[in-house]
Amino acid sequence: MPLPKAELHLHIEGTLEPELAFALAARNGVTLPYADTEELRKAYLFDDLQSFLNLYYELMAVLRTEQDFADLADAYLVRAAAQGVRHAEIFFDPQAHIARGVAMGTVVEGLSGALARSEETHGISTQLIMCFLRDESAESAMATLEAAKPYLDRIVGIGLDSAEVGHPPVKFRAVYEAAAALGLRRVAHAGEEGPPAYITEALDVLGVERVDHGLRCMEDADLVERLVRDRVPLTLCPLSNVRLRAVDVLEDHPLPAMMDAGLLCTVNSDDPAYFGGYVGDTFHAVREALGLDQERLRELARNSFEASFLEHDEERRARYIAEVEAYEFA
Ligand code: HPA
Ligand SMILES: [Zn+2]
Repeated sequence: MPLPKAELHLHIEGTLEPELAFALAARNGVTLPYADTEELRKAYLFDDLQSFLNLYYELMAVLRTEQDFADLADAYLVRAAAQGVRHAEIFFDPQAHIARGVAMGTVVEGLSGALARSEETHGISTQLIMCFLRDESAESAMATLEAAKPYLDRIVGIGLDSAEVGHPPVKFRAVYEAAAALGLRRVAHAGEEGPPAYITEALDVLGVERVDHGLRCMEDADLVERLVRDRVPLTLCPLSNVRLRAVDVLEDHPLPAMMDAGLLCTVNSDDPAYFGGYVGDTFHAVREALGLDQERLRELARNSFEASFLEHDEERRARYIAEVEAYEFA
C-alpha cells in the first residue's frame, strides 16, 4: 500500500492521456492533428511553459460534454487511488472550455458528478478549485467568477494559472477580492517562471493561502524567511519543473534545500499525462534522484494534509495524518 498523501496541485485537463484524448475525439467527431497516440506522445517534448500550454489547450478540443469531464476525472481518480492519494484539490480552467462553446455548467456538473462519487468509488475526498487564465484579461476573469456563481457550492476556491511572465498577480486584484467576499479560498501559481516578486504579490495583493510552484522563492532569502515564518504551503511539481526546463535535471531540484530551510513543501504532479508521472511516481522520483529518506517522504505527505482545505473537517485531516504517521515503508 503506497504512502497516503494529498494532491493539491493537479490540473484535471493535464490528466488527459493520449489514449483518452483519441477515444473522446472519436466519440465527439473531433479530428486531432496527430495520426495516433504514438505520434501525439512525440509532441510531448517541451522547451518551456508556453510550449506545453500550446499543446494543453489544443488537446482540450476533445472535451465537449458532461460525460467527457466525468470520464476525465474518473480516469485520474483511478490512477491517484493506486498511488496513495486520499484527498485531492483539483484545478480546472473554465475559460479554456467556455471559449470553445462549452458552458460552465457542463464543466462543473461533469467534474463534480464524478467527484461526488469519488470517496465511495476511489476512497478519495476531493475539492474543486477554479483557475483564471492569467494571459486572458482581468475582465474575463471577473466574468468567469460571475458565471461560476450558480455552482459555488461545488467550488472551494480560485487559482491563477497559464503563462506567468508578463501577467503579474496584481492584474487580478479585483477578482480575488470579489472571490474572497464570496468566501472562496485563494491560491495562485507564482514563481514558476515568474520572479520572486510575483510570489510576494500573490501573498500581499491576492491574499493567497498557498503558493502553487513557488520554486523561485529560493532566489530571495527574505521571502523564504517570510514563507517559513508564516508556514505558507508551496505546491511544488518537480517533474513539471524538469519537463518545462525550470530545472535541468531532477537531481538539481532545490526541494531538499527548501525542506532544510523549513519551508512547508508538498510535491504534486501538475499535469501528469504531460510530465511523465502521477503524484506517487513523483514521490518515487524525488526519493531516487534527491536521496530523500523515509522521514522526508513522510514529512511531504504530512504537509500535504496540513496544507489541505479541510478546515471544515478537522477530524478527517487528523485521520489522514494518523495514516501517514502509522505508515510502514516496505
Ligand atoms: N503553470 C501554469 N499554467 C498551467 C500549469 C502550470 O504548471 N499547468 C496547467 N496550466
Ligand atoms: Zn500548475
